[in-house]
Amino acid sequence: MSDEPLLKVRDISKFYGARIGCRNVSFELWPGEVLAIVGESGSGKTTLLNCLATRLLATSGTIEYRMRDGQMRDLAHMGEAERRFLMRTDWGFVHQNPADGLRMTVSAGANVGERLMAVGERHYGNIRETAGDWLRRVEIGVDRIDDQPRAFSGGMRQRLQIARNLVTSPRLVFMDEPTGGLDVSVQARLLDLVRGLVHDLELSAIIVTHDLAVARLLSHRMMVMKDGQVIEQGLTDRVLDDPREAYTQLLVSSILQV
Ligand SMILES: Nc1ncnc2c1ncn2[C@@H]1O[C@H](COP(=O)(O)OP(=O)(O)OP(=O)(O)O)[C@@H](O)[C@H]1O
Repeated sequence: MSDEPLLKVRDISKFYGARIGCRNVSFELWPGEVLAIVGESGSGKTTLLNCLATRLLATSGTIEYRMRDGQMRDLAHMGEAERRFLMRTDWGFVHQNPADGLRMTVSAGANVGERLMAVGERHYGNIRETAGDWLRRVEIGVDRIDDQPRAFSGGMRQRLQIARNLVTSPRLVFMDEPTGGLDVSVQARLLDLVRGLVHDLELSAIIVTHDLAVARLLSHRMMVMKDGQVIEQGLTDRVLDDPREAYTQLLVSSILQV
């Protein structure tokens, strides 16, 4: 791990009019680290994730990102073109609903290839070969390369969305309930796949989930949110095995009783 954080978040708040989305959130994310954001519905997880990924403009606070050249940059002061380039290349965003992160009416190969073209790859043969490699990697048969994602199952679509995001070797991936809409056996396989890829690629990731089992399996560290604020954070095993806040204790015990 590097001795500089990849992301430095200071006092991020987001208000929707008078309604609080999230409030005074601060943390650092380190290279290779996976952070889970957990909490009940409406606690502010998605709002925070969208602020971090610059999909929403925070009301106050700063988010700094360490670029590949080592410079820390304030994301709010980045130009639109630069920010879009960052989103297409150095970052990934995996949506809960794969249809939000895929182009449903172009082929699986093109969905993956498009991201490669965004980083300057122009050679059709190379693009197709790399797309095929990535389909294999996410356990989609290469014979499906010319099929559109609308002909895929939910699990396959989600794996394709992951391939599309990872093909450019991003350093940071945001995931919003990545296994949310899938049935339990499909979820388990997908989680295994994500865990393997995050480890092999030494990715940093921020994963929003309401499922503590997902946090346990994927994350090194977790933050528990309630009413827009982070009420507890720490190493995942510590928070889950020895929760300090009454609310976290309740969350953990309600899961264990299921
Ligand atoms: N576009 C919006 N306009 C107004 N209020 C919003 C908007 N989006 C979210 N909120 C409010 O912000 C608060 C946090 O919502 P958010 O969606 O971030 O929670 P969450 O923890 O991600 O919930 P869930 O798990 O149900 O997705 C809630 O009170 C919600 O009603």
